Amino acid sequence: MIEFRGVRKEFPDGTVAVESVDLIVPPHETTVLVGSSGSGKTTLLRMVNRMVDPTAGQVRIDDVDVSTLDAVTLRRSIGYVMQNSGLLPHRKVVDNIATVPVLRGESKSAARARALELMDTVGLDRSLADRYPTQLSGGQQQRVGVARGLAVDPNILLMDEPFGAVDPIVRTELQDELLRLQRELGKTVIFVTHDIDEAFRLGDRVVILREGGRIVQTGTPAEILAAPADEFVAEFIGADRGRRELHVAEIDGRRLAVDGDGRPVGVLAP
Ligand SMILES: Nc1ncnc2c1ncn2[C@@H]1O[C@H](COP(=O)(O)OP(=O)(O)OP(=O)(O)O)[C@@H](O)[C@H]1O
Repeated sequence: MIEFRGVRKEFPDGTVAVESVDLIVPPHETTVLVGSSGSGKTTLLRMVNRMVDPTAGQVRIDDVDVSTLDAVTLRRSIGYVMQNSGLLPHRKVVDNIATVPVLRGESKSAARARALELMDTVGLDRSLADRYPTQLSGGQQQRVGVARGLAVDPNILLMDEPFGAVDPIVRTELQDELLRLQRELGKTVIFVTHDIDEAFRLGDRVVILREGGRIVQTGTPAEILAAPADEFVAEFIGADRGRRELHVAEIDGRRLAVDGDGRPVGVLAP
């Protein structure tokens, strides 16, 4: 379990990215932090592995205050996947995946063998192992990023808009892959996005943030959809525009579900 207790972050230039956050992130689930740009999502995420230290309050992992842990050791024990994959351009795919295990003292051959297994895990063909990141598609690069995040077999995986830079079809594929992986691995995942549809698709729990890291609602997607906490949430999730309201339309004897704009979203089972 990860716990944010009265966490605040004020940067040296006076910007208050996070005013005061209390949040419990349950283990073995995906918790999605969603909010518009500048709502403090990345700052909160980076406090877990001490890439950012809070100005006040505590982040606790399994009841240990992370500020009492060595920052480098902590960082290398937690998976981190970022937008644009963050791969090292001059290293082959297999070596990118093996980077942190080697830094932690694993032999190069063992780390490479495990990296190849991880390529299978994230759905990458092993024939890509000796390529350089620029020789891969955007979606493949993101898969390498996920494999690298999993390379130290972390209990915690932090994902910062990992699928933000790929086209919608690849994005859906990567989301499907993450859902499959998570069913198998059951990591404690914190996933940051500004896309509410992605949040509802991936999150066991969704945390909706406003500026200053203000939490406006936490719940399962169903709870949030059924009862948006306020007008901001209703607008954010599209409930106010009727986007989330589905109606039944009958066409050629089939019953279709259509959204607020009249667009078909599915067929009702007979
Ligand atoms: N190093 C820094 N120094 C000063 N201000 C910062 C720093 N890092 C972030 N901020 C500010 O803190 C606020 C929160 O930033 P953060 O990156 O956490 O938001 P975010 O919700 O992840 O946004 P985005 O979706 O755009 O990445 C913003 O106003 C940002 O400009």
